[in-house]
Amino acid sequence: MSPRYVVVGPPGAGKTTVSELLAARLGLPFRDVDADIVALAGKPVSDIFTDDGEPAFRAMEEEAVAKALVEHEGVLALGGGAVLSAATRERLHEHTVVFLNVGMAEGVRRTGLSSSRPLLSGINPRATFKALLDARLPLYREVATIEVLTDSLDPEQVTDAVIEGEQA
Ligand SMILES: Nc1ncnc2c1ncn2[C@@H]1O[C@H](COP(=O)(O)OP(=O)(O)OP(=O)(O)O)[C@@H](O)[C@H]1O
Ligand SMILES: O=C(O)C1=C[C@@H](O)[C@@H](O)[C@H](O)C1
Ligand SMILES: [Mg+2]
Repeated sequence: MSPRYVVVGPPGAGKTTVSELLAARLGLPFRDVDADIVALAGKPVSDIFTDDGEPAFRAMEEEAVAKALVEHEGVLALGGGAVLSAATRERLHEHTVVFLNVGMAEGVRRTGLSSSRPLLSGINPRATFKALLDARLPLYREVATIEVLTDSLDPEQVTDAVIEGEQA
């Protein structure tokens, strides 16, 4: 048992949006590991960061990803920082992994001022987003089997590109 697609990428890349579309298009179930963690913790991600700290969130995330990878047969969206875990990257090597990429300007525009993304809620979201992209690009690419740059595509076009990308 294995997900048909695992979707990774930075905040605002469209992992949740595109994974739902991809799942609907293929008639498969959709699952989002951020939602699994929220259900397990009984509180929003932002509260987990505030109450328990990022390391506690990352530990929960590593476990939630491992569980979803063995349980889920549809489209699985991971949290933006899931690839920071070496154990998770190792687990992803056996899977079809879609990297939805987004540049800084568009990523900041899409994530806006939402306080639900604790890592981007500081005083300089542009600089934070840029640092996050620089640190994580090699990690997303290490695990990806398909990469789609989403900046100038709408979610339906990104979904098409994923399906075509795999056939290419
Ligand atoms: N290709 C796209 N073009 C324009 N807007 C998009 C696109 N993809 C997603 N969006 C919008 O950007 C916002 C963020 O999308 P989404 O929540 O799917 O990102 P995410 O990658 O799941 O982020 P996170 O890592 O925070 O969970 C949403 O408002 C969504 O409607
Ligand atoms: O990019 C990140 O590190 C995060 C992205 C979100 O999906 C959540 O998992 C959380 O806000 C952390
Ligand atoms: Mg999401």
